[in-house]
Amino acid sequence: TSHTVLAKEPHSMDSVSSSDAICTSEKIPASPRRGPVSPSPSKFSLSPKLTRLGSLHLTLSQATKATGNFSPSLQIGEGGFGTVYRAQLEDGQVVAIKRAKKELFESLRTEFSSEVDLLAKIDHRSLVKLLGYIDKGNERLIITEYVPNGTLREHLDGQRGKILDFNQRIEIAIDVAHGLTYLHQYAEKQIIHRDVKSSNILLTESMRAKVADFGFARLGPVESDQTHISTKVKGTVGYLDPEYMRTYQLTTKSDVYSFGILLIEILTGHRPVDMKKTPEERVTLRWAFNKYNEGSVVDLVDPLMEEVVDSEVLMKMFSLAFHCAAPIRADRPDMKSVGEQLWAIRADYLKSARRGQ
Ligand SMILES: Nc1ncnc2c1ncn2[C@@H]1O[C@H](COP(=O)(O)OP(=O)(O)OP(=O)(O)O)[C@@H](O)[C@H]1O
Repeated sequence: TSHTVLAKEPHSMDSVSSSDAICTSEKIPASPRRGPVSPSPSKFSLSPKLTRLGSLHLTLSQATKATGNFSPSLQIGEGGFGTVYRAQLEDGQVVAIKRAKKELFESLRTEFSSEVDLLAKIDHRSLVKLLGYIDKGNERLIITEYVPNGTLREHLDGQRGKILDFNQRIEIAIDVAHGLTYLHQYAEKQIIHRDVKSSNILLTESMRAKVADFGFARLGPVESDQTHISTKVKGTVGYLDPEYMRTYQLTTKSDVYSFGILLIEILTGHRPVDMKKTPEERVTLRWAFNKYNEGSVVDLVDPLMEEVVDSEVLMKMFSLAFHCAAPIRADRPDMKSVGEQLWAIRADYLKSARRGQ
C-alpha cells in the first residue's frame, strides 16, 4: 500500500537491508503494529498548552459541524495515521482537518503530537501552515491550511488535468527546496522532515508547491558538537537515505537524499520503485543513473511532457539530483545550495527556451 511506512528499531536484530527495502513495494509495518512507541526524550511531548496552539480557535463541536460530522463526502485523503477532510468554517474559510485513527490512537500519540508541535513553529509559504489543534476526549484533530490542487503525484499521474510543463516542474522543485531550507536552517530549531515524497507535496491553484505531513518530523541535533541524532528509521521505501538505514544516524542530509529521489521523479514521472516496470527500469535511481552515464538523458524525460527540453539543462538537473542522492551523506549538497543551483538551472532553461522560439 502507499501508506505503510518503514520503521526499524535501532540495533534490532531483524534488520532489513537496503536491497530488501528496494525490492519491495510494500513497506515494513510501522511502529504502531510493533507495540507501543516509547517516547524518546528528544521528541516533543504533548502538553496541555497545545490545545491553544495555532491562530484558529475551534471547539470540537465546531470542527465536527464543519466536516459534516466527518462525512465521507468531505474526505479528501487517507494517510497511515489519519483521515483528512475538507471543512468549511462558519466564516466561510476552507481548511483541512486531519483526524487521528482511533485504532492506532495510543501509538499515534507521539506521531500526532510531533506533527502539531513542529507545525506550530513554522511559517513559510512552501510549508503547509498549522491553524489549530484539538485534543479532547478520544479525538485528536489537526487543522491546517487547505491546499486545493491535489498532490504532486496526482499531477504526475495525469489525474489532475493538464500535464505539468518543464517550468512548472522546476518551480515546484524550487519551492520544495526553499521549504526544506527553512526547516533545516532558519526554523527556530532545526527540523528534519523525514518523509519527503511526491504524495506529501501539495499544489496550489497557481501550481506552487507546499510540503505537508510533518508526522515523522524530528528535531535535529541540539548540542553544537552533535552531528546527527540516532533514531528509528522512518520514511517511505524508495526515498529513504541508505546511510540512515544502515547507521540509524539521522541528519538533514537524509531529506536531501529524498529530495534527490523526488527530483528524478519530477523529471521522469516514474515512481522511485515500480515493480510493474521492466527489471532495468524498476529502481528509478539506478535506471536514470545508467541512462545518464550512457549519454541518453533525453530518454529519461517524462513522456507525458511533450516539450523538448535542452539536453544541457536536463544534464544539469539530473546531475544535481544524483548529487543529492549520493550514497554517502558527506557527498550531498545542503538544501540551500540545491535551491540556488535550481534557480541557476531555471535561468539557463528560460534562456534556451527563448532561443528555441
Ligand atoms: N492541507 C491539505 N490540503 C489539502 N489536501 C490535503 C491536505 N493534507 C492532506 N491532504 C490530502 O490528504 C491525503 C492524505 O494525507 P496524509 O498526510 O494523511 O497522508 P499521506 O501523506 O498520503 O500518507 P502517510 O501519512 O501515510 O505517509 C493527501 O495525499 C492529500 O491528498
